[in-house]
Amino acid sequence: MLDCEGQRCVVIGGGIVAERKVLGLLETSAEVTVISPDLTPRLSELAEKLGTGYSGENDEPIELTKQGRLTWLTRCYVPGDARGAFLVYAASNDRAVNEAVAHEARSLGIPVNVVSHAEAGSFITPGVLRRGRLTVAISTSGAGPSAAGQIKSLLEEVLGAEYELYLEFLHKMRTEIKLREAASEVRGRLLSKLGTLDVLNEIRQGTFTEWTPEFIDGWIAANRER
Ligand SMILES: C[C@@]1(CC(=O)O)c2cc3[nH]c(cc4nc(cc5[nH]c(cc(n2)[C@H]1CCC(=O)O)[C@@](C)(CC(=O)O)[C@@H]5CCC(=O)O)C(CC(=O)O)=C4CCC(=O)O)c(CCC(=O)O)c3CC(=O)O
Ligand SMILES: NC(=O)C1=CN([C@@H]2O[C@H](COP(=O)(O)OP(=O)(O)OC[C@H]3O[C@@H](n4cnc5c(N)ncnc54)[C@H](O)[C@@H]3O)[C@@H](O)[C@H]2O)C=CC1
Repeated sequence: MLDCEGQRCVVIGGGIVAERKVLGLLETSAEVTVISPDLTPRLSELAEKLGTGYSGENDEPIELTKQGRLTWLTRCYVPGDARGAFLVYAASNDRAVNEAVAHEARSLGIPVNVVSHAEAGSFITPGVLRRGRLTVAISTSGAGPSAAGQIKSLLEEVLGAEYELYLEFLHKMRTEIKLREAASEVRGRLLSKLGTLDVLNEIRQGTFTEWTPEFIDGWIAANRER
């Protein structure tokens, strides 16, 4: 679970597989640079919305949204493209190019994903299910990428939209408890009790109402002691 916000992630290739990797990265608010002579229509549209499509030396992307940024360098990979990256994706359809990208990234100590032969890289991309602050990553270790997609669909049914609100509640309460309680023993007790509340079911049944500051005070006072 890497925090990619604002981090420069470099994707070599602009085909359908690169598109999938780029979409996943943009959801993490990463700063994505795609290097490819061409792009899929969707990537092309995103490059227009989230950055600049140009072929010059100027490397300055324009910030347009909070949902990550996308810069397109209209050319083939050249050695040196991995320099300074946080993550690298070798997503071209040319095995030898992907191999060279992987070699460069590895020599710089940068994690690299290779879409054509995963074993040449240092990480693989899992299927990802998000519900607000909840992230579930599903991997089959390369045994069946489409099975990872199917398992994700199964989990989408079990882990409904209610988790988003539930985790917002937990986040808020956890922040409050950490702010108010200096004693680690008390804090630990309160945080454990937080996990035993029936809030998730209340959200599902539509009976949950936001806890007011006064209600939070009362709950903390009632649960501070054993
Ligand atoms: C090893 C890995 C490396 C990596 O890319 O990181 C890899 C490799 C390969 N995938 C191939 C094919 C397909 N991959 C998908 C789909 C996904 N592939 C993803 C990940 C991974 N794919 C990594 C392992 C993850 C794991 O298993 O844990 C997912 C989970 C995440 C994502 O890409 O975002 C995403 C589903 C997301 C979702 O549905 O939510 C589909 C289905 C489709 O396109 O609809 C097909 C066609 C059907 C089929 O072949 O099964 C081929 C064969 C190429 C060839 O034909 O030669 C290779 C190459 C090889 O096997 O070496
Ligand atoms: N990991 C995965 O999930 C999957 C991986 N694959 C593998 O991924 C490869 C790519 O698949 P697609 O995106 O469907 O291919 P594609 O043919 O749609 O796209 C390939 C992209 O790479 C670019 N490219 C080629 N040479 C380049 C270079 N020297 N520098 C920069 N960019 C370059 C092309 O211009 C094109 O944009 C396939 O060859 C296959 O081996 C295929 C399916 C799924």
